[in-house]
Amino acid sequence: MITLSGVTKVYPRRGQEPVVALDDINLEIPTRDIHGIVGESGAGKSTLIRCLTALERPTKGVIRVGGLDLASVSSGQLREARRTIGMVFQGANLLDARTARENIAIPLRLAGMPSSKRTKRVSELLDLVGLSDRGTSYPSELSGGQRQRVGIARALADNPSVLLCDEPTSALDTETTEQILGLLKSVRDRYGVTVVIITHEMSVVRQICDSVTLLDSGRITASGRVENVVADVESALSRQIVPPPPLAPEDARGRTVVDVAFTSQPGEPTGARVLDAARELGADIGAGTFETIGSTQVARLALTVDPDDVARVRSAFADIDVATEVRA
Ligand SMILES: Nc1ncnc2c1ncn2[C@@H]1O[C@H](COP(=O)(O)OP(=O)(O)OP(=O)(O)O)[C@@H](O)[C@H]1O
Repeated sequence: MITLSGVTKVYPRRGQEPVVALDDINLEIPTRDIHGIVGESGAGKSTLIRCLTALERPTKGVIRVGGLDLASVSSGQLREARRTIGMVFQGANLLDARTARENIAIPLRLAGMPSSKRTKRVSELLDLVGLSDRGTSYPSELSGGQRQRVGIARALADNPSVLLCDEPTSALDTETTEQILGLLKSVRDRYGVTVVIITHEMSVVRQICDSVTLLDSGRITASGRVENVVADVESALSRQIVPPPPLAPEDARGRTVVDVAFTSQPGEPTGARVLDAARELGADIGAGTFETIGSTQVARLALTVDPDDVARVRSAFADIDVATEVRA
């Protein structure tokens, strides 16, 4: 379990107002969760991750990782605590002059593991990330996805209980991103590590996160199980995770676009009921998005409606508890 209680981080600035990068953050991330931290640039995501690695000390508040209060431990305990936290960086951050094997061995070397044990452990890790045949390659000889696999192997070398990932897939294409996310998920399933991922990619949240926190100007504006967060279809975070479908202007010519959003559980007839209502009201379905997250199905439809009918359509959907909004 990772717990943050009242965590505030203020950066003083000479001659200027101080920056409040984190403002009274309270958050619990259960063991084995994959937790996404999202937010605009400057929201405080990197500051939060630096505080979790104890590279940065909060101005106020308590951070506990696995029961240990990072602010009050001795420097020896802090070194130990850091060994239980693996870091995965954007673009992997490998040493260019070292092979994949040598990069993965760095934390083991620092931990004083004898050479023969180290060789065995590095082979295990290369196998785990699917790179058994690339141990002697240098980073420049590896693809972006392979470099990130080496980065993940290095982060796992010392058997951490927490994996902190800072934009781990933002330098990768869609297919490679999926492979890396699949690897992180299998690492969590196999070793029970808690994974915290900072990301600006909502697809990462959709694909692998169990829970998510939205930061805005250093404050938490939404947080919870992804399934529950997306079910609140009118919230900003739900819209970011499952956005309304795009609609070409020519498909809406002369009509008003009304966005409709609803959730359903498997076997529920909500979708059919909404489609029937749209047909009866004379609304056309311009586009639709459907996502299943956990056991929640989220649907967003862009309906095109005669401008004179908008109020009637919205009121009819409100009667069956379906959220609508006129697209600007
Ligand atoms: N060392 C520092 N000194 C002064 N201000 C800082 C420092 N580090 C971060 N900040 C400020 O704190 C706020 C949060 O920054 P942070 O880097 O945590 O945001 P972020 O969400 O990670 O942004 P990005 O997505 O762009 O990396 C910003 O206003 C930033 O300018």
